[in-house]
Amino acid sequence: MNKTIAVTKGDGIGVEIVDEALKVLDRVAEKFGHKFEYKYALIGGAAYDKYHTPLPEETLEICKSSDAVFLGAVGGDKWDSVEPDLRPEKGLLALRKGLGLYANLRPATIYEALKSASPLKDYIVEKGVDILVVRELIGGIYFGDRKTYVEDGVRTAYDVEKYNENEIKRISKMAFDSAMKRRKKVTLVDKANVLDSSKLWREVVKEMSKDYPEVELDFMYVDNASMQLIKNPSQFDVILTNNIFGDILSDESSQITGSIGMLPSASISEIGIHMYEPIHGSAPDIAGQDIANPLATILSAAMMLRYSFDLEEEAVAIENAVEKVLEEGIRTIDIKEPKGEYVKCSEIGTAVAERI
Ligand SMILES: NC(=O)C1=CN([C@@H]2O[C@H](COP(=O)(O)OP(=O)(O)OC[C@H]3O[C@@H](n4cnc5c(N)ncnc54)[C@H](O)[C@@H]3O)[C@@H](O)[C@H]2O)C=CC1
Ligand SMILES: CC(C)CC(=O)C(=O)O
Ligand SMILES: [Mg+2]
Repeated sequence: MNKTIAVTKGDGIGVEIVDEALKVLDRVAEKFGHKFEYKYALIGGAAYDKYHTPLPEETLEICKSSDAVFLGAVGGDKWDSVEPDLRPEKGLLALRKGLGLYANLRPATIYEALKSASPLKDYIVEKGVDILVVRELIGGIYFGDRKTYVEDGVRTAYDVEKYNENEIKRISKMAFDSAMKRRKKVTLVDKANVLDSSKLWREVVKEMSKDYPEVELDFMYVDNASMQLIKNPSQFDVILTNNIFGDILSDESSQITGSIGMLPSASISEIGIHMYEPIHGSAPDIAGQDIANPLATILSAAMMLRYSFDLEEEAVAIENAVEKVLEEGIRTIDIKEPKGEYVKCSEIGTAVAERI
């Protein structure tokens, strides 16, 4: 199979972790007889430094003319004082919008070999953690009207959370369809005791649930959900939620599994060009040291093979190789035993590639 992949490494550890995922993809191509052509494009701070914009037109074009997009992460302290609309993160938001990436699927599963890396007590972890966060990605407060201004001599700012029923239906369908292939439970996480937008989510999701009689639907306020995730994570199957709550709760879920460096994601596009990226950011605090955990990014490559190219056997080969590496006790610093050894980002990437 011949496929073109737009590769946007971004900033910070983005560069290091994407290189490891490409190493693994190259091995898959060699072993299974595929050809993956990488088209590199700048995004985020790296693009701002060169073109004074975090999403150059050329990058969007390269992404739109590829079969899938593979992204590292954007951002960093270096660009903190850049004007708001040119910040690296705006490049990522614009790319998500530009590709119509409405659904961000963030699976959080705990590996047997990593149970001791979870900060939760053994009796909680023993019950298992297998959650799919289905996060709406191109609406809500990250894209709503916003303004910073002076009102009556007082500095003031607002950001608007706005959704229409079609946006809610589209992401809910993804959640229900996903649940049908899993344990058939959807938990809508919202703040319907306060927000009108959440009330609309509840109404629309309830209506949608009539088409899925086999799926159990329940509702949880986001403050409670953030507590329940720690207290009893095994109660969750699919968490359906808006852009901002999904962003926050998926970082929280990642920690249950041992590290944010373990969680991949797929962003599903309305125009068919899906994007894959780890759920974490550019980690400026550890960038350039070859110590980041590339497994979330490598697992995102597996999601790309599954969702974009329908290469199930190849996706499983990557997932099995990651599991094998963990079972053999090969660890990056974020998931190592307290007094255990650890390897570099590039070493664990090679170890995964060698086990395919
Ligand atoms: N998708 C994206 O491109 C995202 C970008 N960001 C941006 O990244 C920058 C840093 O943001 P933070 O809030 O610090 O979040 P972050 O996710 O980059 O880092 C949070 C903490 O997790 C650690 N960490 C993250 N990924 C890791 C990995 N693969 N291996 C080991 N440790 C890892 C970091 O060292 C840090 O201590 C900001 O500019 C932010 O806007 C944040 C989240 C997502
Ligand atoms: C950097 C933001 C644009 C989003 C974010 O934190 C995320 O998608 O995880
Ligand atoms: Mg985030």
